[in-house]
Amino acid sequence: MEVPVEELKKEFQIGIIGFGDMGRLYAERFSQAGWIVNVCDRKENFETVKERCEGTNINALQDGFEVSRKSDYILYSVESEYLDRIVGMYGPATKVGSIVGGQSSCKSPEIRAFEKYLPKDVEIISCHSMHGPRVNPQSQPLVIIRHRAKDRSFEIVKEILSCLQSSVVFLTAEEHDRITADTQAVTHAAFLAMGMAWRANNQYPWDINRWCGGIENIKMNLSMRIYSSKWHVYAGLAILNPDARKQIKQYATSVTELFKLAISGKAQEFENRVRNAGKFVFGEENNGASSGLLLSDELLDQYSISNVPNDKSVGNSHLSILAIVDSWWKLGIHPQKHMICSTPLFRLWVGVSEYVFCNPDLLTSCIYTATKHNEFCPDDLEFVLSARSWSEHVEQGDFENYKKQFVKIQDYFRPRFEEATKVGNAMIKKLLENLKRTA
Ligand SMILES: NC(=O)C1=CN([C@@H]2O[C@H](COP(=O)(O)OP(=O)(O)OC[C@H]3O[C@@H](n4cnc5c(N)ncnc54)[C@H](OP(=O)(O)O)[C@@H]3O)[C@@H](O)[C@H]2O)C=CC1
Ligand SMILES: O=C(O)C(=O)Cc1ccc(O)cc1
Repeated sequence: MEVPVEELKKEFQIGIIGFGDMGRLYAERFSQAGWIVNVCDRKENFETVKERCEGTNINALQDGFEVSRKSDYILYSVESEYLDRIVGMYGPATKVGSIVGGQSSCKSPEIRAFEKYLPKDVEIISCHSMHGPRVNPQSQPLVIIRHRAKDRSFEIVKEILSCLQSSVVFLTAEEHDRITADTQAVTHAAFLAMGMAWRANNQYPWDINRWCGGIENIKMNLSMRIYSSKWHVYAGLAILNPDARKQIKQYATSVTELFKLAISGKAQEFENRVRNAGKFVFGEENNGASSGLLLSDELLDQYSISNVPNDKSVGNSHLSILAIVDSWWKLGIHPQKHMICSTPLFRLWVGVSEYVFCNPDLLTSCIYTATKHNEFCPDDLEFVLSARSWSEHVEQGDFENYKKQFVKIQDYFRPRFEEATKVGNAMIKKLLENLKRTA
């Protein structure tokens, strides 16, 4: 770089529009690294933003106009659904010759909005941290999208983002959206459907002894993690990403078709389909590229939010897991190949699927429970309905009903979020440490 970084930090200003969970994470990290940081949220929230910036070097500004006029690298960190409108509002005011990017989870609409509203002299370099605000960015994937930028600007943005200590991946917007549809969107669909099915059966899964221990802990913790977060994050990345609709629909179809085979006495067809899917995803002898998670019951048993004693003798059909592997097979996806651009949730989901499919006794027991046991039918039936319902909202681009459904289930589980978050964080930390050791 022509100007030494320490000199650049004295004059180059970073602007963040949207001082929510991710905007705050970025502002704090950049400011701690010595950059000048200007932030704003909606104008009505100015006093709150100012209070939150007290005691820091972060400059609270009134609105996106002020941030856009002053800053040299402006990042939009707002709800994806409103991004087009918000860029339309502040974009034309962007400082001459500056760089603009966004943190939204789906990049094609973001880039389209930038192209539509930004002056032609403004460069575009976007990014996406592949983790939530409660996760340390260190070593987590960070996608950088150089859409329209000079070499110098690209170097500056890489330098700015380097303080996150994330593992950088360079992609185009299209590549990013294809991969995140395979990874994030369909993973969320599965955990959203689990929560919805538990509520529909009026169950808190941690109170029921056939749902304790091992991978049940992962299912509960991750489902609670999603429901304790903001609905718009999940709605945005599913509804706005056209590839995601296809993936989520395939997941709902896989769940439905497997359930129909299971309840209509077609046990052999069910078994063949599940085993073929497993061979495609994990290899003939389960020797496909491993996710490296090496989950074990002993490890997972430590992270329970249940007080009910663990009764391992009761099987579970794990329809949610059989169906994800089936849908990867139907869509020709090898999830292990997406690890460079994966979220912690996705890595755990692949780890859980691998655990079931690469453990012959467990897989046989799932097949047996699904096809020969009636005990799980009511649970699986609700799971089928739930997977279909989420898929329909996404397919119809229906933010309003997505929100209603999400919030209703969120309210049902709310009393357990505090504990589930603590246990879930510890579990994720441990499992990801495991992943690092084996990678
Ligand atoms: N949370 C996550 O796990 C991740 C989220 N992302 C993406 O990051 C983006 C932000 O998400 P997140 O931080 O979680 O969401 P938040 O809801 O916490 O933050 C968004 C903020 O933008 C504010 N906002 C809305 N309109 C304007 C406006 N006109 N001007 C300025 N600010 C405005 C919102 O205010 P108000 O609430 O008052 O409307 C809110 O404070 C989303 O696109 C999301 O997809 C990316 C990676 C991870
Ligand atoms: O790990 C996950 O999938 C999460 O749920 C957190 C998350 C949400 C949105 C993103 O764009 C990135 C990460």
